[in-house]
Amino acid sequence: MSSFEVIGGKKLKGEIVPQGAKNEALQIISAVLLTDEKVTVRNIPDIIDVNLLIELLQEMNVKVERPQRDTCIFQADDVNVDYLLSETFQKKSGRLRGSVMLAGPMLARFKKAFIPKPGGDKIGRRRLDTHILSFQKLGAKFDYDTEDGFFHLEAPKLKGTFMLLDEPSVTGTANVVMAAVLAEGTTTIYNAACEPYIQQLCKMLNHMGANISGVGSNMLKIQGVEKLHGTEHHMLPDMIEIGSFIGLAAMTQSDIIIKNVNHENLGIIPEKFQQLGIKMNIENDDIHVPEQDLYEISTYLDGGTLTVYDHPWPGFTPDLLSIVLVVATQAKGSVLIHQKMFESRLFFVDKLIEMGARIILCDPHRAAVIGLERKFPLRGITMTSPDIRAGVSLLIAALSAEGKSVIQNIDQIDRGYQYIDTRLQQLGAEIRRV
Ligand SMILES: CC(=O)N[C@H]1[C@@H](OP(=O)(O)OP(=O)(O)OC[C@H]2O[C@@H](n3ccc(=O)[nH]c3=O)[C@H](O)[C@@H]2O)O[C@H](CO)[C@@H](O)[C@@H]1O
Ligand SMILES: C=C(OP(=O)(O)O)C(=O)O
Repeated sequence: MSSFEVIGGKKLKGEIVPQGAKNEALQIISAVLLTDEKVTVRNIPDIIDVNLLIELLQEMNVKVERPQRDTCIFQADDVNVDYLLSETFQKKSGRLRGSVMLAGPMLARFKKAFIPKPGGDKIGRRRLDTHILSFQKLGAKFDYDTEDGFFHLEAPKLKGTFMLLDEPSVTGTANVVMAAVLAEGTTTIYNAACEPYIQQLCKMLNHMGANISGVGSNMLKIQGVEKLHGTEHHMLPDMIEIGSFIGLAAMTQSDIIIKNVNHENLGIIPEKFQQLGIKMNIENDDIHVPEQDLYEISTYLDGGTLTVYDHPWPGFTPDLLSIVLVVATQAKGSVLIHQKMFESRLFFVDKLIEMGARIILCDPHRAAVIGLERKFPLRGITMTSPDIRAGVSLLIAALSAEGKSVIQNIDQIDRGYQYIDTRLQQLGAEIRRV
């Protein structure tokens, strides 16, 4: 498995264009199964997880043309449903979380679906209850086979109903929406996830002939239709990549312009980085992070220590907490990072501590960071990337550190960041894939 070799301590300069959004792509590409007509998807990121999902569709007999690297034309007019029971599907889909979202469209269009234990980051328990129980409310029957580890779902007919989700699961909401668009009657989903990627999915489905209202809120109303048709869809820039680049710029004292960020869909993300004291200018639709000697973490109005915690949209995404944490290590001031959703996502801090950061891991969910105020640089070390976002956080730490670092297991980073080494080289970074 490849590694990144990084010589840190260099200031970077230049422009960087964010890739299309990974987590939007996984929803949108699953949705192409809902019609037998052609669906053109643009701004697709060239990353392991998305390419694997496209490969799964191809193996299900979906026709895929790729006229450009970031554009695919899908046509699901001859789907092999039984492929989903094969060992290859079980193995491959176990490598990414997004494969779980094939179930909603399969149930809606082909009346059955099989969900093997999905993959994705090993960042804590990742239950599927919201998905399965919501399908059940629409009339699907399920069976969990302890031998093959598959959920087997069947629904001769899906019927709309009211449902209150037990949590606003992102992939869970996407899955139920995709099942409900072809169900009979009206489905109301309350406590739905409402982040921009779900909004994008709903907009695309409406363009295909679906009837979804309440888009952007936590109450979606879906009037089922008989058939969906083809469409064209353009994906948003990846907000997690944008947040990662803001953090990278601040930590390495660089001057970076992040192009075409689609600011109106970033929610609270820029503000959270500003609370760390990071200056940024919004210029047209770009974010310019200027070189800054020191950034100072703000306190609450009463002088209390800042806490940065995750919360479903429009709260702060859990996927950027590792980045906030690493950036705080060189700030002036202190911050408590509280990762509420996942219980195994903060363990990577032991590597940062080894590099010289001052962090107290209070428990699996909370870490207190005491900023070094740039009095001491981090030291380069050899480390392994445990998950996608921790991996990029370690990469940012390595780029700011004195000396050489080696980051192993970089497949974790390649799962979600397109050509990250060459794009960073263009900003002046010393990074090599070995
Ligand atoms: C492919 C994809 O799109 N993956 C994203 C998706 O995963 P995914 O859809 O798997 O995540 P879910 O939204 O289902 O929930 C993530 C975890 O948070 C817990 N939870 C969720 C909501 C809540 O209010 N309280 C709570 O504790 C859940 O129990 C679960 O353990 O959403 C996550 C949460 O934004 C992101 O980290 C993932 O990058
Ligand atoms: C947790 C993430 O991805 P996945 O859900 O695909 O594991 C992520 O994108 O940060």
